Amino acid sequence: MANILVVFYSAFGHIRQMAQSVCEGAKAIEKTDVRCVKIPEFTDRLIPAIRENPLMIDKKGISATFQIGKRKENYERESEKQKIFKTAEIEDFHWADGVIWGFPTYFGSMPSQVKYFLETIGDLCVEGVLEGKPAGIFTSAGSIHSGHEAAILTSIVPLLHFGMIIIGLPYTQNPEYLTDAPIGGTPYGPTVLAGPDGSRKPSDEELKMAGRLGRNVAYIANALCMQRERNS
Ligand SMILES: Cc1cc2nc3c(=O)[nH]c(=O)nc-3n(C[C@H](O)[C@H](O)[C@H](O)COP(=O)(O)O)c2cc1C
Repeated sequence: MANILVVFYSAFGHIRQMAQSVCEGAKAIEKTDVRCVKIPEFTDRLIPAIRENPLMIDKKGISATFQIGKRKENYERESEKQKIFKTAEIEDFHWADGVIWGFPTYFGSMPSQVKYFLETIGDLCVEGVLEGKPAGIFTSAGSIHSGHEAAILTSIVPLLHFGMIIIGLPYTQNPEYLTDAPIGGTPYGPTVLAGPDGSRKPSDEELKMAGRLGRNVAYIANALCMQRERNS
């Protein structure tokens, strides 16, 4: 019996939707218990300040392209939806036999909310709580060519500091990403294209690949748990 923790940060909901598919994939493996928790927002700091900055909302150009004003409403609506999720706590990581991390791509890497969160749980690294446990990563990005693969690859580094075993998304199981169609998906982990203005919804293919990451991490976590029981 393995416990799988899906821990996510999502400002506009793409990653939350992917997280739900990851959970379903993990639950498909017999004897798997799944918990889905969120990484907390910076409530009173930089990010909300930028979203609410009237200069950005009123400007043409970049603000018009990225629809900053509309995004603020979407952000608030999404925060309401996420009230049903428990905030991640240290105990969740002790409970977990495998952890799947989801967050959007910000400047080709993980959002500062996620990096800050990892720093706050740094004791787990020193204590080896996550050592030998499988991990997967999924992300979202505004467009195809602006960093989703880099976000996953750079995020592998801190997870290796925690001693986690990284699980990717193999070619043979994921024919969907071998395509010239504008969809997410990489050998390093599932991704979803949000669109430059964030209006694109996760496609069936993207959700399917997210489910497979959940299933694979749960499968490996169960195998490791069984082996540990045999050896004990
Ligand atoms: C501060 C910031 C930086 C971003 N950097 C990138 C980026 O480097 N590449 C990209 O494709 N999208 C970038 N985006 C767009 C986000 O990736 C997009 O909003 C996100 O994938 C949507 O996921 P969510 O709905 O789960 O929040 C950025 C957005 C913000 C707010």
